[in-house]
Parts: sequence; structure tokens; C-alpha cells
Amino acid sequence: MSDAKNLLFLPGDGIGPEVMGQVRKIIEWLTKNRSVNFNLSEGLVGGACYEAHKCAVTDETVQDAMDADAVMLGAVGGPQWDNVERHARPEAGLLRLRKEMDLFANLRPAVVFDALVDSSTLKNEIVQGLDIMILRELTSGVYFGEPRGVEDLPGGGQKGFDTQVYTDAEIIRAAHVAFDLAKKRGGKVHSVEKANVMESGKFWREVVTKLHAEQYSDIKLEHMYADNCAMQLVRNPKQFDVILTDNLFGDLLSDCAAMLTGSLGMLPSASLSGKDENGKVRAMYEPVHGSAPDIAGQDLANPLATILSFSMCLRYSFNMAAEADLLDQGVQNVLGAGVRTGDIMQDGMKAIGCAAMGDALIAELDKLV
Ligand SMILES: NC(=O)c1ccc[n+]([C@@H]2O[C@H](COP(=O)([O-])OP(=O)(O)OC[C@H]3O[C@@H](n4cnc5c(N)ncnc54)[C@H](O)[C@@H]3O)[C@@H](O)[C@H]2O)c1
Ligand SMILES: CC(C)[C@H](C(=O)O)[C@@H](O)C(=O)O
Ligand SMILES: [Mg+2]
Repeated sequence: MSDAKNLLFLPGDGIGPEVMGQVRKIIEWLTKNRSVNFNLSEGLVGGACYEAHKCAVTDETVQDAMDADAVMLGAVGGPQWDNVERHARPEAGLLRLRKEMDLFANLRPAVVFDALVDSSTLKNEIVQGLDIMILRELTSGVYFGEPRGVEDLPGGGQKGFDTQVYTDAEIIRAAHVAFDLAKKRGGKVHSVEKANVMESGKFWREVVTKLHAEQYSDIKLEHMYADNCAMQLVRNPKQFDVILTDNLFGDLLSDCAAMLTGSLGMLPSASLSGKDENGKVRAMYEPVHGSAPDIAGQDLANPLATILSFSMCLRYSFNMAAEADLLDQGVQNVLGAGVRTGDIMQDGMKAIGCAAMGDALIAELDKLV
């Protein structure tokens, strides 16, 4: 049996535990059928942690995440915690993990499965065969910039403010990842900012241009304003290969890209650090969607974004490309056979629940080996 893979499970809130339950089934399947030795532990994050400890993640869980070979996270948040003070809100737990683990490279692939071409709200020919990768910088920008807050104004009234900050080092390390991804893919990077309006956007463009000229002149680089990118994603998404962008624009553009694939329930993600002094890359895998409070607890969620995130975990953290390919093939076959959760349903098909989708995938994996 191979070395144990230390995997920390953080199911979180809402549909998080439901979709992560389906990943558990896959882990059991891999353990039984492929002799993989997972050392699985579980922790609390988000509202689930707030209920137990009055914070969004504990120091112990952050340490466990740092020590694990990989973290799988479900989702955090929900209306019941909307009035909790910001530092203890569910989302703060996720942000703390990203920051302390230094997961600056957030890979958000948007791939349209052939079987789902008709699930997209866009025309068939616009999305068929789509395969783009968004590289979202995840540990800086306006999400973490200082100063931020709400203050009284001297003459009365108040102001609320956040700060967009990027150092050249932060831009460069994210851009390296984007260019390296493009090398293995279609050889093209669109760097996306608002250089026309923001100082930090202009700076971003200059830094990326310089790095490109010095080290990646074999890669095609185009610069694009973020508003135009949002429009182009809907007009002609197949022009993109890798999109390199900052934390906030990456958040918006990846939700937009999700809908090209048919549903937010289809978009996986990997968040990676650089190599530490021992050569270890810290990693967290999570679906792009949130806790979906509107459908939580009803067995309605699509678990495929989380399952595809686990496939990325097998590929990037555990060096198990064969198993990742198998899982991806299983998802493709299940969709090809017309198995659908409600969010990706097409005319004439019957929707099944989250757990049944997990079971259908396991049955498919049994057929594949
Ligand atoms: N990474 C995360 O944990 C994460 C990401 C986004 C939002 N959130 C949080 O989640 C909460 C709800 O946010 P929101 O409603 O804006 O976004 P959301 O992604 O939770 O839901 C948006 C819509 O998409 C649907 N949806 C999402 N995932 C789905 C799935 N797997 N299957 C089927 N349908 C799905 C929901 O039902 C909803 O209609 C908020 O507290 C937000 O902060 C967390
Ligand atoms: C929940 C929230 C903090 C998070 C973000 O804004 O980054 C989410 O929307 C995401 O896309 O992962
Ligand atoms: Mg988001």
C-alpha cells in the first residue's frame, strides 16, 4: 500500500456536508478498489465552527490545514450568520485559511462537458468544447488590503472604505503560474485588470508585461479590461485559454464562467501555495459555489463541482493522475447517460438528488475498472 495521504475534510455549512459526503464515497471506493491509503481527518469551518467555538476557524484547524497534504472544503456561510461581527463570520474562516496557508494561486477551470452543452443558457456553438482556466490571485488585493473600515467624517456622516493593494512580487508569482499553465495548454494568457481606472491595475499591467518580455515571450499575452472580459466571456468565451486576474475580478469572472458550463454546481477549484522550504505545496480544494442556503438540507445539490475538485486534489497534491482521469471519465459517462441533478436538468430528463448522483458515479466507476 502506498504512503498515507493526509487529507483534512472541512465540510462547512449549508450544502457543504451534503456534497462532501459524496467525496467520502469516492474515497471509500478508491481505498477499496485502488489500494489508496487515505488518512482522513475532519474539522469545523464557517458557521459550523462559529456555533461550536464562536469563531470561523480555530487555530488548531488552521494548523491541521497547514500540516495536511491537502484540504477539501465544502462551503461556508448562510443567512443565520449575516449579523455576526466580520472577523467571526463564516467567510472569514475561509479567508484566514487561504491567507495563512498562502494559497495565492487559485485555479478555476471552466470546462463544458459535451453532455451539458444544452444546459448552458448560451447557444450551443458558443460553449461547445469550451476549456478555459481562470488563475485568480487569492491572498491579496482588496480582500486583504489595509486600510479598511467604516469611519465618521469630521463634518458629519460616515465613510466605508477598502484598499486594493498589489506588490510586484505578488503579481509576479501569480503570473508565473498563469504563464506556466498556458505553456501546457493553449499558449495564451489574457491578463485582466482595470488599468484604465486603477493605479494598481496600471501597475499590474506593467509588471505582467515585463515578466512576459523577460521570460515568456513564447506565450501569447493580451491585456483586457475586466468589464470587457466579463462581456467577452458571454459573447465569445472560446477566445480564452488562461485568464490571469486579481482576487476580486477573479471572484466575479469565475462565477460568470461557471454559467457557461451550465451551473455553478459544475465548477471546481484548486488553491495552491508556492513550495515551502521542504518542497511542500500547501493546497485546498473547494467548489466555486457557496453554501446554497436555498437548497441546503434537501438533497438537491449538485456534488460534481466538489467531486471534480477532489479530482484536482488527486492530480495536483497526490500525484494520482490515473485516478483523477478515472474520476473525470466517470463524471463524463454519468452525464452522458443523462444522469442529472436539478440545476443541470434538460427537457425530458428526471432530476435525481445529491446522494443519488454520488451513487451513480460509484456505479460508473465500478463499470470502468
Ligand atoms: N467558497 C465558499 O464557501 C463560498 C462561495 C460563495 C459563496 N459563499 C457563501 O455562501 C452563501 C450563499 O451565497 P450565494 O447564494 O451568493 O451563492 P451560492 O453559490 O451559495 O448560491 C447561488 C445559487 O446557485 C445555486 N447553487 C450553488 N451551488 C449549487 C450546487 N452545488 N448545486 C445546485 N445549485 C447550486 C444556489 O442554490 C443558488 O441559487 C453566502 O453566505 C456566501 O458568502 C461561500
Ligand atoms: C465566500 C467568499 C469569501 C468567497 C470569495 O469571495 O472569495 C467565494 O465567493 C469564492 O468565490 O470562493
Ligand atoms: Mg465567489
